[in-house]
Amino acid sequence: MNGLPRWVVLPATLGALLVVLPVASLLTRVDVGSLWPLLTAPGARDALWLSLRTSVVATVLCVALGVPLALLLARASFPGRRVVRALLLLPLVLPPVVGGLALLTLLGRSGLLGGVLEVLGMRVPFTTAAVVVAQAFVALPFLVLTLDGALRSHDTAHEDVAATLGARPTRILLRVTLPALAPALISGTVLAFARALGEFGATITFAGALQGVTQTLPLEIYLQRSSDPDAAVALSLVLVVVALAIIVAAYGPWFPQIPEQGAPGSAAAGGPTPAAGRPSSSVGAEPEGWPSEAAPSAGWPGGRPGGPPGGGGAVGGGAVGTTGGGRARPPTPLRIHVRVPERGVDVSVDVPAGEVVAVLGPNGAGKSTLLQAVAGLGGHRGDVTVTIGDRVLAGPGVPAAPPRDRRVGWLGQRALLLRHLSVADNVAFGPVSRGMPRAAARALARSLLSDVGAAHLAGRRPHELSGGQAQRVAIARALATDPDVLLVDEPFSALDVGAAQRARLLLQAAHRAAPRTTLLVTHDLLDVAQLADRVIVLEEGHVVEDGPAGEVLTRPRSAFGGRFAGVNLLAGRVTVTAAGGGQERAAEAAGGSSAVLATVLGDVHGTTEDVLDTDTEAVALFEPRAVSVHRDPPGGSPRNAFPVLLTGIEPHGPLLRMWATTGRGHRGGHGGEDVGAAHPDAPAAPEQIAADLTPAAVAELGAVPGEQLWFVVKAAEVTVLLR
Ligand SMILES: Nc1ncnc2c1ncn2[C@@H]1O[C@H](COP(=O)(O)OP(=O)(O)OP(=O)(O)O)[C@@H](O)[C@H]1O
Repeated sequence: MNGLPRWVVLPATLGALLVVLPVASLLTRVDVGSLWPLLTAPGARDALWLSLRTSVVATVLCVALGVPLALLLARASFPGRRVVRALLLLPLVLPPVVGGLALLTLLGRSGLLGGVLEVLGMRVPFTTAAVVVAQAFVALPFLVLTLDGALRSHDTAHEDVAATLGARPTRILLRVTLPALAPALISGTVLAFARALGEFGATITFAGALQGVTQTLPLEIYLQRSSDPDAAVALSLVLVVVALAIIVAAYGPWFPQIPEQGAPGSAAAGGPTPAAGRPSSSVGAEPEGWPSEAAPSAGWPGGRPGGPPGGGGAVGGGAVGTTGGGRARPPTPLRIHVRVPERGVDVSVDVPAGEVVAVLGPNGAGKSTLLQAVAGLGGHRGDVTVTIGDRVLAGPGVPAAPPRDRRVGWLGQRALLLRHLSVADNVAFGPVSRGMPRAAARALARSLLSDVGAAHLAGRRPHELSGGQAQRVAIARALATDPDVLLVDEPFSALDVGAAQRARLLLQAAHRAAPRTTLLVTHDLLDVAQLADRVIVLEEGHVVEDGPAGEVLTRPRSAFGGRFAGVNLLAGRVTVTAAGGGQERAAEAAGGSSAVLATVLGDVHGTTEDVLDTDTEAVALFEPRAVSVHRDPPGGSPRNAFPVLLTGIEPHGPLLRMWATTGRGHRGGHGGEDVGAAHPDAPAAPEQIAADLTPAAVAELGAVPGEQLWFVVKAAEVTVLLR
């Protein structure tokens, strides 16, 4: 019973019987012997044929008008949209006879439109056309509401990628949106047909019951009911059979079922974004291993030993040399200014041609907003200036170019392959959208797939791929249009470690073969170390750090940069320098001078090679392994002894990492003086610092989170840098 109370069985059974029993009893009344003559009687034949014809035409009308209506309701924003959506429910809740009357008042001889039509020699009521109009009137909401619901629960990520690949809106609608919604479209169409077939009240009111003209099967059954009940039952049986056939067609096992979740290709198909930290085996496993031809270092044209530096060598029929991984065009610089007040984002970045800039920052810092602004996606309002090379794509007085005209490539966390296309057709989608003949696009796709080690997957559907394979295909697809700028948003975060590293090396090889200006949003140190030339750190919508990747990883100057690089970073103001104060022991400074920084932990003593003036902003950096931890205030006069509150202990390689915060209010030290009292100018936010200890040392200390401890670090281990 799956935890359900037993009593639910009784009402559930009664409910099912309420529907099934009347239909079953109808079947018991059918006289099989007289069935055939009754069904083939001229009146019955005409009615059945008329019902089928009018229902098909009404359904076509519903699809032709209902699909655009559902698209507008779900995707466009216009005044009164909710009212229109609510009004569309009317035919569902009104008695059909009222619907028929409403149609008469509009299209009848003296109706609002009927009078005009009469003058033009057209009469609708009591014609076969009236049957179609009545059927469409009651059936349209079924299709619109089914499709509208599906559209609203379907995100637009696939459409966005298709736009960056160069597809125009109509192509996106026909090749991306509608195929993705095929199940809902088929369901809605079948429901609309079923409703049209069973329509009675509006038809008899608006179209009457003229045999062969407007007398559909439901009307025929109704009229026969008093004169020939057996015939009415036999005809009802026909409707029951047709209705059952429709239900089976709509919900039978052959109804298109495209795997969304759980299947290895859920990431490939663009299913829900996998949560961080999910078991690595679920996505990205490479079932058949990394094929030998796919080794990234050898797989990319320019990555091959002796390959041309620009990757101009033709591969796989020569197509790559001009459009794919080996670019014919030189890389282009990118300039961005994005100010979106509603998101608190104000960022300016200049990226020289061919540079890979890693964009780091905590959640909500504005990284995705920056990428969306470059791609022309996101629909946010604000001041956005984007220049790629000498092309101004958006700016003051310049209308924003649509994504398809920007020549940017998008590679996201989800591969977002189009589920109904083969892998090869997915890669060919962009070139075809940009006008390349289909055969040439297929050749290019094959060549690029071979470059990413996925040639053997060309004929598969996305749901037949692992996450890692799908991401390799997505890389090939993103490069197939030879974008000027590549926008990469956490591309490997949904993959297991091995698949992520293979995909990363692939991107690296592609970049080496043909440098391409790239913005790379990531939370992964490996991405920065292996791919990035430069790092910018965003915090609260602003650039707080910008420097060469190596510099940011070793000498970060922002709180996030410090956490990312795995070093302790305390920000503050310089209070004393060896040159300025003269009180510091310069001997501590191996090769540099000493400095004192007022921070949230109190005064921090360190060494510096920068020229620091008193009261300038600076940061103090020290490695977690340079920190020793004590239960009691250390003896002697260590320069940096911080009273802290232990917040957590976690494994860190062979060591254990102890996390602590400032532990404000902790009074201790010798004689009870307020050791480590924060400087008034120090930032107010509590800062996390870490100490790496051996498991034995942690066990000996016996500390648990919530306890107050002392973190001690020698001044010689602390580097002070200008901010
Ligand atoms: N569609 C939206 N409508 C309104 N505000 C949004 C929307 N998307 C994001 N924001 C807000 O804009 C700010 C920047 O968000 P953005 O998604 O760019 O951050 P992010 O750095 O990419 O974060 P994450 O690492 O979590 O993806 C955040 O404050 C966020 O709440």
